[in-house]
Amino acid sequence: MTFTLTTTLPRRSSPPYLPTKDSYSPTHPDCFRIQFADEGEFNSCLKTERAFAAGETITAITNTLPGVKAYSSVQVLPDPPIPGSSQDPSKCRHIELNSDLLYVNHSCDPNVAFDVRKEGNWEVRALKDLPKGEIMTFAYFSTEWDMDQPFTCLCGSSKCLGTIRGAKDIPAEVLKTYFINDHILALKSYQTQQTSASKGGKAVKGAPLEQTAEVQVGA
Ligand SMILES: C[S@@+](CC[C@H](N)C(=O)[O-])C[C@H]1O[C@@H](n2cnc3c(N)ncnc32)[C@H](O)[C@@H]1O
Repeated sequence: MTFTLTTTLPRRSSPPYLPTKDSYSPTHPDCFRIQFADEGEFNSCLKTERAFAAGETITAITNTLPGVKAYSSVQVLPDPPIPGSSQDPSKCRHIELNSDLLYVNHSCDPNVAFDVRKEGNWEVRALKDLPKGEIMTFAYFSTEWDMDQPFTCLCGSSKCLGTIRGAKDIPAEVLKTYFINDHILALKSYQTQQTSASKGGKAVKGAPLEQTAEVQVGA
């Protein structure tokens, strides 16, 4: 699949890894490389350097850095924390990829998964057979609950969800059709519980997450 991004949103802060075309040395030369856009911020992408079979691990996600929520970060734990959960509140909830993986764009019909379910075992996996030279995409809402920088999706897929703000705005039935990480499933389940409790007039222990907004599916 190919598509051209024409977004011109301002970068709010620079991630720790931000190569330029002139000073580029691929971080995973046998697996993928950045295709720098000739013009326009955010128009670059990551392309496979060889074929991968569906289900194959493309790379382990290593060498990451602790981060804060940003256009460049990947969420690895619930944020906000789920009230009453036993998770260590001091743990980092967002990471910086600190590699060429930063350039994997979003698609509503993704061909790779960012699997961050098991700390120490994070990986990028092919969801489809990928030929050499394919643009890699993942569903940003598979890791992000409430994105720092929402954008109008230009993936061009018939499944396109329009503006991507994070999983908080996407109905559970839609999320079910994707690979979604456990921290997002946990947040969605908590949100659903809160929403149905408030509709039924029952008080539920814990601070409410934001309400589910409707999205137009297949628009
Ligand atoms: C981590 S960057 C990905 C690399 C980015 N394309 C670049 O050139 O720096 C994430 C940003 O890329 C853009 N982006 C990624 N996927 C997109 C899509 N499907 N439609 C529109 N913009 C997208 C958005 O601006 C998003 O905030």
